Amino acid sequence: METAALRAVGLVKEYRRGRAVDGVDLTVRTGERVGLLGPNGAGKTTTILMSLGVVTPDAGSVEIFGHRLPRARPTAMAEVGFAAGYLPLPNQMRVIEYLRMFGRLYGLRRADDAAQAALERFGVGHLARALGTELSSGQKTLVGIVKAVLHEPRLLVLDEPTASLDPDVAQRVRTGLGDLCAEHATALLVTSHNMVEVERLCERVVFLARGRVVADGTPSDIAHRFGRDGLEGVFLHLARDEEAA
Ligand SMILES: Nc1ncnc2c1ncn2[C@@H]1O[C@H](COP(=O)(O)OP(=O)(O)OP(=O)(O)O)[C@@H](O)[C@H]1O
Repeated sequence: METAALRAVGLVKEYRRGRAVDGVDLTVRTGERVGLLGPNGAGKTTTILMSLGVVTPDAGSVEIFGHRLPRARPTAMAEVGFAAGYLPLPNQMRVIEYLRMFGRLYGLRRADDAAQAALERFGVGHLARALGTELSSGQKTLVGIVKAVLHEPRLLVLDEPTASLDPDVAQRVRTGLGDLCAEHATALLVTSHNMVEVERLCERVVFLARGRVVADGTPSDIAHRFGRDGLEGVFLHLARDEEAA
């Protein structure tokens, strides 16, 4: 079997108030760009956090480039970049210091150069000397994305990367991500509530609803299967199904 960037099989997570994830299989092939979609509370973040070994699954298995979690997590994570709006940045560090710290953790010899290049790629080179306290929420999001791509990971996992960004910046981030993935054949797993974004960035989408995979395919195949014009229509259909359940 081909070694996938991510292969999660039969993931289950039970919380006090119910089953957040209920037997999810999720594969991202090397160099493939996959969108993970679904209504609020569908289990996307929990699936991502289990895939990264941050949350321990009650059942199921995860491999990243063939490295099985949790045992091989340190080796696996060297290949992964992760960013999410909910990850905090230190207030009292300058952006360049923060990125340098991660660059060194990743063993980059020219951490500052890599950090500056990644900041420029996402249009925020001017923020290098800013303190965490001096950043807007959108700027913090951008620095988080820069941190995630610094070491040119082979798998990039982004949980709602453009949620706090204005439409112009969000578009630049999409372009930056698309270019980066194309240049380095980076695999991408991204959650978003922006269907246009997912249609532009992803070759394949996986829809979750109530902790289960309810559709998996190319955006156009899925739209066709549900008899809709695009992913937005599929999303609304699934979300309303959810409300009725
Ligand atoms: N740490 C936790 N403890 C208890 N319940 C949790 C925890 N994390 C998530 N849940 C519950 O698990 C379910 C799935 O949550 P999750 O955050 O994975 O959904 P999501 O699809 O990412 O939603 P959103 O689009 O709103 O971010 C929700 O019902 C949520 O209340």
